[in-house]
Amino acid sequence: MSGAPLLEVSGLCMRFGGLLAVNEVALRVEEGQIVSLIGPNGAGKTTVFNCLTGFYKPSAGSIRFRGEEVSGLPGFKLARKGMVRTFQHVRLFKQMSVVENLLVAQHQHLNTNMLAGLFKTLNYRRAEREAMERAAWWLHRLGLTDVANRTAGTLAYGQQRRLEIARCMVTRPTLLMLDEPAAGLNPKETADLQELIAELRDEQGLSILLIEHDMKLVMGISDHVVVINQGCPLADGTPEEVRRHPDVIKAYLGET
Ligand SMILES: Nc1ncnc2c1ncn2[C@@H]1O[C@H](COP(=O)(O)OP(=O)(O)OP(=O)(O)O)[C@@H](O)[C@H]1O
Repeated sequence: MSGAPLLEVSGLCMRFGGLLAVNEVALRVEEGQIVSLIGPNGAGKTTVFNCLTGFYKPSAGSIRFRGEEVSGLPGFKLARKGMVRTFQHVRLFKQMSVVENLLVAQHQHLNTNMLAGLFKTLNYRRAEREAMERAAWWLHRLGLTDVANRTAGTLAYGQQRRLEIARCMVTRPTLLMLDEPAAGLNPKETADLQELIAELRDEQGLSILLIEHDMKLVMGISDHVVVINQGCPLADGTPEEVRRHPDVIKAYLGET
């Protein structure tokens, strides 16, 4: 290991016309850590994610992944480097089957070209077989094998959420970014999700950056919590430190 954090963000700013939606946000994720980004509604969390994952080009700031500056790179390049995300609202290929969703996700990672595909070279067939095996492995791991051939849009909401995570995992990420993964889940599904996130970290050596409103989940799972409010950094520390921070209490109570 180089000693650099896996992800190091500093001075991140994102301006939409006259609105400074993200103002000098900093955060870091060390390898194997679960870090949560929290804040009241409209605080700028998703905008930070959109900057980190190439959906927006930040107005200012630095985003370093494994020590390399990646700010402004498009999402597919970031995904190839190992940074992948889910979305606040489920975004699956709803007309495709569950397993097809996992195969499409791997396609951009397959080390093959069009000619190889046309002539079905040995390499191409091996890559296809491996993609299928990986899809099957993750379907099993996330309890989706029974619905592998169902159209993704017909799955129960909790299953769609798990499929989104599977779709990230088949690309073998280093950093998984989850945008409100518990939104719309019932308490049992949320508890299962919490267990799953911890297991992914432990089994796959994954690092996780989480945006989440469910404080029980955040406080129960995070190594580190970063709080932003109205686009600006507010607090940063262990769950315990953040929970007691007077500015955090004020920001959350002031919201209601
Ligand atoms: N594409 C955009 N154009 C203009 N303003 C935007 C855009 N995206 C976000 N904003 C604004 O930036 C601010 C931060 O929004 P953002 O969605 O990042 O907050 P959030 O913390 O993720 O909120 P929530 O918890 O409600 O999802 C809001 O004022 C929002 O209206």
